[in-house]
Amino acid sequence: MTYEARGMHLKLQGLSKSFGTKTVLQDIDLEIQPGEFVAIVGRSGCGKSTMLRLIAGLDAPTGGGVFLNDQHSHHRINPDIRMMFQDARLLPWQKVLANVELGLLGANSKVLAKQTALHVLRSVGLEDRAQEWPSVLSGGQRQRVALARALASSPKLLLLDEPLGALDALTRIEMQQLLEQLWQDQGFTSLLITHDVEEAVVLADRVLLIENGQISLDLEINLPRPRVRGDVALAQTVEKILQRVMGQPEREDALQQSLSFTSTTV
Ligand SMILES: Nc1ncnc2c1ncn2[C@@H]1O[C@H](COP(=O)(O)OP(=O)(O)OP(=O)(O)O)[C@@H](O)[C@H]1O
Repeated sequence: MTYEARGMHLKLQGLSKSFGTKTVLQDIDLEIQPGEFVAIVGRSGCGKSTMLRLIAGLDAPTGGGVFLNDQHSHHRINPDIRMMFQDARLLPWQKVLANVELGLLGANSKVLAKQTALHVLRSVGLEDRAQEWPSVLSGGQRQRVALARALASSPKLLLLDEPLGALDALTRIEMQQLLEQLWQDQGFTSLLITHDVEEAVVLADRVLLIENGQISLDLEINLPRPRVRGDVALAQTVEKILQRVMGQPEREDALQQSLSFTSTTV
């Protein structure tokens, strides 16, 4: 099969990872289509970051493999994959523009790299901050710069390890909207780890739950976009996933019961 789409096709086949005698991921099979947005939820320590690190080639599995556009990754770093973390990880001694240009290391033309970095900074609404130091930016602005750096090279797969976790609620919603818009414009495949089940349901085409080293739930989210918080169907979906995470049986009167959860975060 050939993949013309902007997004990367991802397949995990029998993927396992143990640290010593501790098995974190066991025999995971998963297929993600080019351009899909998939969210991963699960309790702390269930293996979400481990899974992302294996996909990124930052760590080697103890069993099985990762296939990117049908090619075995052989645990190598792939330039078409970019990753974002909870902290922006900007270089404090480089200005904003130079930080974004880091995402283009190896570009043939410095002039073109600068133009591209400015363009992508514009797409995250920070073109006017290009010549400032990261230290004068807010946490949300720093994450925008990190997003710009990640997207500067037009990746085919974006791995997001709880990138919005440290932001205040309003900034978080703005970043979710920005992420969704850039994903729709650029068509990359997205894999997002989040502890916020509502965030997962608002953004993703599919939500995966990891439990006991395996994918215990793979739920397609068939809600029209843009999704509205407070929408009944959305709240019911959030509730359904929360109950699974909490290990409770699903209830018919899901919406009423959702009031019993004061937070959508696990
Ligand atoms: N390099 C390592 N050496 C030993 N154990 C590790 C290593 N990396 C991760 N682990 C263990 O693997 C398990 C899964 O860790 P991982 O970071 O993938 O969980 P997580 O689901 O991302 O957690 P959180 O939501 O808290 O970030 C944990 O028990 C962790 O201690």
